Amino acid sequence: MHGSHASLRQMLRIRALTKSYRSGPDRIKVLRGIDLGVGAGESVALTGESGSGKSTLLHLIAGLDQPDSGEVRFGDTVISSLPDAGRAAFRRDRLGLVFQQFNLIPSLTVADNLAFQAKLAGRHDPDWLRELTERLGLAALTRRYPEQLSGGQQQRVAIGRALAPKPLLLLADEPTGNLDEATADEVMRLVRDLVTRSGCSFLMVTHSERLAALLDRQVHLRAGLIA
Ligand SMILES: Nc1ncnc2c1ncn2[C@@H]1O[C@H](COP(=O)(O)OP(=O)(O)OP(=O)(O)O)[C@@H](O)[C@H]1O
Repeated sequence: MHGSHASLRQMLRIRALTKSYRSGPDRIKVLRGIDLGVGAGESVALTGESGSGKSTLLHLIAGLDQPDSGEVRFGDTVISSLPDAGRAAFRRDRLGLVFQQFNLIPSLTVADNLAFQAKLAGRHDPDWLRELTERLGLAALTRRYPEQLSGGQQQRVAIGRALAPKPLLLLADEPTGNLDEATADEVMRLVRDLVTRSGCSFLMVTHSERLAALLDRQVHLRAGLIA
């Protein structure tokens, strides 16, 4: 390994991505031509002021929405030009998503929430799930339901669920935004270690310079471009 980012295989490649939203008679151009690559196994923090388009970019990468122009490519798959069903299938099978709201399934136990995504993706690996459960400190809580967990515990379940299928890329939008500073730091370190362990790439939106500094690289969104 040479260590430089240029030498990493580009797992995600974004080219000339634009997106605008209608606002009454006007259109607001949120993304004006984003170019960004993320290497295999690389972890990147995406920062930028409120309203700069971080969530918009994350949604386009996850295929939750489509750009006006430009492309989002994972290897040979151009997710931005797939139809809705194709984007949903790619997201389900190859991406891990963690949002500020934990989005756990209230009627399922911790164990079933953890396994849910991997089973849907046809990528359930009991050994990896056991390791995740232990490393996330959830082994004693597997029979509980989400409402019987603290915020930090719920967030750890959401992270485990997203990593259980061994995604190509873990995408996180302010994953620790609802947690106090000490808990946020602890959860972030755990995520970083688990991402390293699973070998996936990691892209995280955050407002926190402190958390951003924990990742390999920081990119900043300003005026619709990566500064
Ligand atoms: N569905 C939508 N329709 C219209 N405008 C939208 C829509 N989604 C986002 N916007 C606008 O696009 C801009 C970028 O929003 P986005 O949520 O991507 O920013 P952000 O950087 O993630 O902000 P924050 O840090 O506050 O979460 C904002 O001006 C927002 O009002």
